[in-house]
Amino acid sequence: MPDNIVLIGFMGSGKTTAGKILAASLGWSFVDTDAMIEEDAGLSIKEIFARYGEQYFRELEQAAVAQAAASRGAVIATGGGAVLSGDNVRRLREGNKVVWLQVRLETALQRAGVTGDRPLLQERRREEVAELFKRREPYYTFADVYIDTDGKDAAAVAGEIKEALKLWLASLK
Ligand SMILES: Nc1ncnc2c1ncn2[C@@H]1O[C@H](COP(=O)(O)OP(=O)(O)OP(=O)(O)O)[C@@H](O)[C@H]1O
Ligand SMILES: O=C(O)C1=C[C@@H](O)[C@@H](O)[C@H](O)C1
Ligand SMILES: [Mg+2]
Repeated sequence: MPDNIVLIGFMGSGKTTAGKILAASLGWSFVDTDAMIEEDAGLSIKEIFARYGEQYFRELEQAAVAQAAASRGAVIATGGGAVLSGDNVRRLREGNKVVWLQVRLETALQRAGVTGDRPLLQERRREEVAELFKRREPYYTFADVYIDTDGKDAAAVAGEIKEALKLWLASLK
């Protein structure tokens, strides 16, 4: 059994930030599919989208998810769109606990919109981003646990995840 904690959710929901804190507090390793892709390609996500397009990025993401899902006892932060692929969802669910970090669109944009390193949020009208946010929502609902992150800092979110998975974590020992 892989026994990983997999974090899913929209850009800016805090998967990377809360995931690192959670992994440190459990003494587990931390894996981030976006970081794996950047490392393997030697390019930033922004550069991959600009040079090769989203479809190529999704292929790299599929390989990164397969590699991450082969971990054991890790916290896995996924990219916001990793759940669009049925193959990815199957791999991420298998033997793991999946946690959806929920966020309101306004909060997500405040957190993630300004840095310029998320191509799907850049040079897009507000209505288009709102449409993407709405379109994405159903893809996250397969999670085992839902955590609302609005108004909570990343450490509080990590604490809530641990609390929600308390019995499952105890069963691993
Ligand atoms: N709970 C939180 N409260 C306030 N700010 C947060 C919180 N979680 C993350 N942030 C901040 O929001 C920004 C985006 O967070 P993060 O990169 O963790 O999101 P993500 O879900 O991993 O996004 P992506 O899907 O693009 O990888 C960062 O600057 C981070 O410091
Ligand atoms: O939601 C998305 O489709 C994305 C989220 C980010 O984590 C990156 O994986 C990339 O910017 C695409
Ligand atoms: Mg991230």
